[in-house]
Amino acid sequence: MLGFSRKNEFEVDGRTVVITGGSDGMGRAAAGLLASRGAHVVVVARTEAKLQATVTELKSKAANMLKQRFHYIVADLTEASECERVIAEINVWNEGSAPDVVWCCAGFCHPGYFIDVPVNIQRQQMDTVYWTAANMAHATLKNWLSPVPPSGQMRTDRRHLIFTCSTLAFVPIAGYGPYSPAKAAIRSLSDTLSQEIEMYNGAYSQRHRNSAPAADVKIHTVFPMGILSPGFDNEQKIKPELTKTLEEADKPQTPEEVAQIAISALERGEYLITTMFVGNVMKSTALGPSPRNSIVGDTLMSWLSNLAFLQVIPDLRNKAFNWGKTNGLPQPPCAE
Ligand SMILES: NC(=O)C1=CN([C@@H]2O[C@H](COP(=O)(O)OP(=O)(O)OC[C@H]3O[C@@H](n4cnc5c(N)ncnc54)[C@H](OP(=O)(O)O)[C@@H]3O)[C@@H](O)[C@H]2O)C=CC1
Ligand SMILES: CCCCCCCCCCCCCCCC(=O)[C@@H](N)CO
Repeated sequence: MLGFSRKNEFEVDGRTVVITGGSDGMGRAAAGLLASRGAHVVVVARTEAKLQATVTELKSKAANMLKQRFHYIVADLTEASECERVIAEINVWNEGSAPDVVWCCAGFCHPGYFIDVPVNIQRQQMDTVYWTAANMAHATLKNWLSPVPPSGQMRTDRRHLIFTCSTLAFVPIAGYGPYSPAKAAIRSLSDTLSQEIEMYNGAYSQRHRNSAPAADVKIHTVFPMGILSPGFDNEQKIKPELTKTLEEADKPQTPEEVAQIAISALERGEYLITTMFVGNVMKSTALGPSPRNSIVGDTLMSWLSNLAFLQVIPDLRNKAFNWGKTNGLPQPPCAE
């Protein structure tokens, strides 16, 4: 081969990919792109009609219509038992094999000032944002990491568990109190699992001596900025004006753009993935103890971002203060 080519760390041709929240927005776009790269795709969400439409679309995007298979499962992933069922059904559909990639995209945002949003809705945000991802990760990893005796061990390619977060996990914006904490919790889970998984990967490296998992596993988390999705249209209807002002630096991307950029980063083997420059700055100021994609690049970016944020954080707080000074207290929210 001529020229420089780097190994693709995220080969999906002929492999089975599960996408939660795969019937809309970024999840649906990612499903389409992976279908066009030769993956068998299973989409999971609550509304059957949207899933059916998605599977029809996936068939039209397949790289090889005769070889590739597509499937959907209706499930509310806030229930742990539903995630177990989803994984069990996929193992059967996949002729006894576990899926190779699980990408958690389910979730939506209910913005609003903290005291204006009823506590039960805030709990629901934790359920739809954090628990759909954590439940799915639990069911998936239990399936992937169950020990196989040496006699049953064959070479299996690396498996990937991918979370979808938001740059709001890194930087606070007033009006996202019901949502950002759930995304920050996903980031913490991702960092913890990326360390814990090394124990299993170590056992796998010695698989011919001991019982070990059937494959090596890698964790990744994607941190988009705004995505022009059906979910985004809903949140814009109830979002406080101040929040819209504070997030002016965000230029929302299409689901296809976000999915394409995320997949390219997965192919480069990145761990914490952002989709545009401002997102990278937000990540870099909050990088803390997370594993780096590159030592030099991430370290330089974190120094520069920390300098920028000496100004950004006071500026956001001033804008909030001046908003109150000018406009007084917000109107109470409309009845839901
Ligand atoms: N839109 C944005 O601006 C941003 C979004 N994100 C995150 O990116 C991800 C994708 O967002 P977006 O593209 O807007 O997606 P959408 O809001 O357009 O779609 C959400 C998907 O999740 C599914 N879903 C929601 N709740 C559940 C549930 N309890 N169980 C199973 N499936 C569920 C929906 O289907 P159904 O309703 O039928 O179940 C749908 O397929 C989300 O995690 C979101 O938080 C991050 C940054 C910005
Ligand atoms: C030079 C660097 C300056 C940085 C300034 C900070 C600007 C903050 C932008 C906030 C962007 C929020 C995007 C995520 C939105 C999201 O997750 C919801 N829409 C959920 O659906």
